[in-house]
Amino acid sequence: MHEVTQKVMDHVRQVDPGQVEFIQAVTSFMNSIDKLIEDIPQLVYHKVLDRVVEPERVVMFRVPWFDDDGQLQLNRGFRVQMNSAIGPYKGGLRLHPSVNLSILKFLAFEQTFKNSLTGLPMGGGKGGSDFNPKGKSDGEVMRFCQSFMTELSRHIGEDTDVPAGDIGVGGREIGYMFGQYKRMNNKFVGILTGKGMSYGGSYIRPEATGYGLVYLCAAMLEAQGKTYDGKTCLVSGSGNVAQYTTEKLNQMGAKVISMSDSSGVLIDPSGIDEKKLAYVKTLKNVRRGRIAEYAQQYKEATYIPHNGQRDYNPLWEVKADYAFPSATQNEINAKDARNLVANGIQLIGEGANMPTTLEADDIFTDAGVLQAPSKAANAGGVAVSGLEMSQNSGRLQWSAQTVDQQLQGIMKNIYVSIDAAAEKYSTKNNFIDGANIAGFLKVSEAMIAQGYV
Ligand SMILES: NC(=O)C1=CN([C@@H]2O[C@H](COP(=O)(O)OP(=O)(O)OC[C@H]3O[C@@H](n4cnc5c(N)ncnc54)[C@H](OP(=O)(O)O)[C@@H]3O)[C@@H](O)[C@H]2O)C=CC1
Ligand SMILES: O=C(O)CCC(=O)C(=O)O
Repeated sequence: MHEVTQKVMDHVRQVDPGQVEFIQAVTSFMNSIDKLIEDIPQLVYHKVLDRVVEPERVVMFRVPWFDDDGQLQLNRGFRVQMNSAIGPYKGGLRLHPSVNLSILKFLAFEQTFKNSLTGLPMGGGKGGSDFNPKGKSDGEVMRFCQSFMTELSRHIGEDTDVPAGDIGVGGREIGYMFGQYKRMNNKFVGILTGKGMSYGGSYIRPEATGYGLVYLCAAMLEAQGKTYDGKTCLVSGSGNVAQYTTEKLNQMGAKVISMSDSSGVLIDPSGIDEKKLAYVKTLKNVRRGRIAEYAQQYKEATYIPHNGQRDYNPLWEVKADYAFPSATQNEINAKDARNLVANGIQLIGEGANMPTTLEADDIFTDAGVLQAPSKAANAGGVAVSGLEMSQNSGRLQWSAQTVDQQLQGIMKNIYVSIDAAAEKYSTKNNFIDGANIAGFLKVSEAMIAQGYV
């Protein structure tokens, strides 16, 4: 590592030694940015790297709410406003018991460069709470969301910070939060994206992350003379990203043979077709059930519960052509990566944020597996959020076809820019370097132009 990046890494490790996910994200980023240091001396002179790893602002707050038994419950809320060099902070809200500052800082850091890659004027942010929506009634979720927004509303705004969904935050939660903001401020403005179509949402936002992932990887495969046609794919997760990744893969002629949730893994060798996917959408989005139920409904499928004993995920042991991890961070470790490589995997398309460990990345790189890193591959969601902001500002609603066409154009452009940056500064097809460098160049230029803020 270059001494400049090493020094920044040492500092990050020293000031926040327990923030393992944040340190992991910064390590991966610095490994790429290393290749720029000699070419762009202003980065050192203006201490851009020292500044870019420090959030502009972190808000942490108490979230009191009443459960259905009338008992007072307390959670911790956060918003990490990482970087506003190229636009208002933008990034999702995560509701999951694992949420902490390390996870949100890693997500906000990644978001900064992802948003830059979209070509739209959006800075990076992320927030959420350790609230667990699983098993809660609609009333409990509403009371939590109202209390969360009561504090968050002081820190956001249509030109300041525009949150959206992430794990545990879908249409229901966005609706409750939007309603509370409107009631408190007496303003109907685009302070959240991922809104319902009846109150300022954008067509294709629910589909955008999954569809965008499939579009980006299509461009990557095309450059290798490959397509999706007849290919077998692994998808993990069964939430928003997994569902629409599966939908688009089916439409493009691939066969998806897996999904999962936090309780276990589902393998359906006959393929999760349109009808079975409709079942999954109802199961997960309406009934809020477990993926295990799929194997009771469709006998050709096998369900493998997570038992807490294994140091690998059985999903990644299944032979397939392409894999789309779409559940959560670090869901592919070194052992999983070796299993995938041994079975001849050709492409890893990252729907989830940072789904691979640093060791897994090295294994894929050494094996010559195409890896579409999350900050490029899953940028379709935030890209359409950016389009939702534009529609809100203009008091417009574009057709689904118009938004989908724009999404396709944005994902194609992202591929072109990460491919060019990889070739110019690193190695052909090293898209991790390509995405880090292409995303960072615009942010660093804006940071330098705006002085020391
Ligand atoms: N929604 C979006 O637009 C975007 C999302 N992403 C990323 O995509 C990933 C999935 O998000 P999204 O689909 O929106 O979230 P959802 O809440 O809709 O779905 C998450 C899925 O992942 C599973 N999951 C969550 N945590 C774990 C865990 N610790 N171990 C195993 N499985 C887990 C969930 O299982 P269960 O049902 O049991 O909870 C569920 O199936 C995340 O990494 C998110 O940051 C990235 C860009 C945009
Ligand atoms: O749509 C958005 O603003 C955020 C999406 C998101 O959280 C992400 O890209 O990880």
